[in-house]
Amino acid sequence: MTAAFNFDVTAIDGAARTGVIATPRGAIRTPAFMPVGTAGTVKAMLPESVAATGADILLGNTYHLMLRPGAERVARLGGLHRFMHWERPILTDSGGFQVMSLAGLRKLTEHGVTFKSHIDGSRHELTPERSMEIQRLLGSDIVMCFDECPALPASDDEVARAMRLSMRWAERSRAAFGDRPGHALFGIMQGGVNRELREESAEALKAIGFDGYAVGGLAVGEGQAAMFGVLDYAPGFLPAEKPRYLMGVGKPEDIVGAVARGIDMMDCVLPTRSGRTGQVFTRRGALNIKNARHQDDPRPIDEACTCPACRNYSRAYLHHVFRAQEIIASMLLTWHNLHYYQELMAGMRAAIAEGRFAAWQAGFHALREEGDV
Ligand SMILES: CNc1nc2c(CC[C@H]3O[C@@H](OC)[C@H](OC)[C@@H]3O)c3nc(N)[nH]c(=O)c3cc2[nH]1
Ligand SMILES: [Zn+2]
Repeated sequence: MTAAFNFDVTAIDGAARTGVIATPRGAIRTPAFMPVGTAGTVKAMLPESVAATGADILLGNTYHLMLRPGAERVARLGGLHRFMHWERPILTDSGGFQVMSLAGLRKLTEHGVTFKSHIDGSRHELTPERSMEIQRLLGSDIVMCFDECPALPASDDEVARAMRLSMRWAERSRAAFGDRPGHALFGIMQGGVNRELREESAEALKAIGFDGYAVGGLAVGEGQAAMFGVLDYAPGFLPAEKPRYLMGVGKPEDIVGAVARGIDMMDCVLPTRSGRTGQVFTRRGALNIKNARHQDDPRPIDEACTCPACRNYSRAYLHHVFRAQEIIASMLLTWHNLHYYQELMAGMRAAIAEGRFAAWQAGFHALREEGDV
């Protein structure tokens, strides 16, 4: 395995950039959308199908995998890539976010977090050191620092407390990660919607030094305007030559706005989760296939889409199998949504490379304003 892990920005258009992250398990074309495979599977998709949509990297989760099947068990079985049959890059989140949103009976101290599993009530502890150990056992290529993402609404004092704790945990994450050629450790910027706290967090992370930098603490209910307000300045606080990863985003229009503000990587459960609820994304906006208006519609979801759902099935059929709660509905709608998200990223990468991102962005919004989904 080569020791390479580097980011090459190949073109810049305004604040938007396009490039390639080289890793021993393959290249990641940026701006990149990363499908979420929380428990070792991108729900309703075979790994080969995820690759066919154009995804270069997917996400796993420390919190879920430590609880079930257990990080040591995955390591004994050859690591997460082998376990889930995905040989391309994997990024794993560090668990902090899920503990605060999923686990019961949590106790947070300077040392870390103890909690009860939401699956079987067993007691667990996560610290920066244990999170690094779990992500090493899983074998992920990009490891996230253990952080605390405060729930909103939160006072500036609460946001400052959580950010400063997270910066001390970033230091401990860096120390525990050690020197692992071919593997990357990303720091996570916190600070809510407070510019001074965001700058303090960025300075702290840069002083420690990471292979990439995430903008955390967003997409937690602040709304798009507030998120874009932070993204108008926060990416600029981070090193321009390293990847910038916006966690948990988002709707197509959020993704376009984030790329326009200098973000290189994103992840979100929306395309997979909403596919299972019947919501599908098209160039003209979203529609829900369970709506009766689709019952007799012989057209595909999107005439311009080349995914298996759009090539071979009508809206009427997808409406039928969704209403009948057939498993194929989740498969086809998820595949379409992931394909649409990857087409969106490919369109932006090409537009940035050719210096026409502003025109591409205007076209993206114009089609959605026309509507007629
Ligand atoms: C949705 N909005 C949002 N997600 C966020 C996540 C990932 C959630 C993680 O949960 C799983 O999705 C359910 C994904 O895990 C594969 C994702 O990485 C975050 N993770 C960390 N460590 N720090 C943050 O500040 C943070 C902020 C978020 N905002
Ligand atoms: Zn399609």
